[in-house]
Amino acid sequence: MISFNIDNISNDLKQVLTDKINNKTKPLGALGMLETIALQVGLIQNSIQPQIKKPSIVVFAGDHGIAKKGEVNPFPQEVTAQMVLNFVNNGAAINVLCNSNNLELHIVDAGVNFEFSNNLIIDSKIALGTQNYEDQPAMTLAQCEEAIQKGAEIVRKIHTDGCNTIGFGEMGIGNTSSASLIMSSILNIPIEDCVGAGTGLSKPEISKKATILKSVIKKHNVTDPLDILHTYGGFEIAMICGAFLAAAELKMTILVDGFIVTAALLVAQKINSAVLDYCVFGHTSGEQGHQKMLSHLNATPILNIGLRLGEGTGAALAMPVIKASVNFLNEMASFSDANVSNN
Ligand SMILES: O=C(O)c1ccc[n+]([C@@H]2O[C@H](COP(=O)([O-])O)[C@@H](O)[C@H]2O)c1
Ligand SMILES: Cc1cc2nc[nH]c2cc1C
Repeated sequence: MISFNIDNISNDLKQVLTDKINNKTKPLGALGMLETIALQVGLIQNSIQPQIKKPSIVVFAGDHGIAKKGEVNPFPQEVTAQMVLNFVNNGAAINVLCNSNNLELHIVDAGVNFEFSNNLIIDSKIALGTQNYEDQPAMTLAQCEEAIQKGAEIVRKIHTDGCNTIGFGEMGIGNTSSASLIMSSILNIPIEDCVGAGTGLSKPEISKKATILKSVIKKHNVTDPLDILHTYGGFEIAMICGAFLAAAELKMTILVDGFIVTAALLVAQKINSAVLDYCVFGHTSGEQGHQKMLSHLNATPILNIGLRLGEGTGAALAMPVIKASVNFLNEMASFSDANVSNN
């Protein structure tokens, strides 16, 4: 039984925080989104002096049965494992962004089709990739629940080590197909509106992907959130779902990345909608479909700069904006501090 005890954020300090923000030496609202983020983080931490501690990114990697055929994904399945090794060798985009923004990076094997022997990888392997959902559910319900619990455990450990602000990323060849299936089933919108280029399909290839996924939806026709998650799967997506729920339970600020991570959030918010109070959206992905997910969640991401990579890159790039928001709240002079006339 999956259950997380998440409090909605308390609005006790809303007025005090709003007054503090409005009394800074600037025209009302002139720091735009920095102001809304400062308020949100203050409410999350129930503090007028919130702090960002050990900001971290966790990348969950997993393989997808359907990707072995290569019909919905331009890159071969082996790239998932190869990229995981690139992450631990500090060579990927997410490494560069974490290094430039001073973020801790954790790499999790949620279910890659490769046996790693590298102690820099957190071993949470559920299996060597999922089953192909064209034939059977991607994973069993028990595996799905195990993945949710493992994702939650990883976040609890990182929180115990001092982190209060966290972003999730993913790596998994074929996982835009899982995310599209989840999106279509949770939001009850046609699969054609949820399918996109992923890592680089052409227009005709996208149509073929939509046709294949349409028959998958027809075959399973699932509506319960956990059934949707275990049927269309992605061990990394299920783990991220658990990670979201645990991070919200621990009152952490959560940075949401792109299309696949937001699909995991779509499931998490069906399990417990209070998770959304803790989420700041990092960016709008170039993957068609992400914008629709964001609209459904009423979310306005920080960045819209054409990223469509995954790995947590949008979350990592947005982290300095979170830090800047908290810093202005804590460090900027008020009108009275600075003897500046307010109107
Ligand atoms: O985060 C996104 O919005 C995003 C959009 C398109 C592709 N990706 C990444 O690309 C991979 C999945 O693409 P595909 O074409 O194999 O389904 C996976 O490793 C994701 O991290 C990620
Ligand atoms: C090279 C490559 C890097 C990635 N990073 C996230 N998804 C990816 C997919 C590919 C193909």
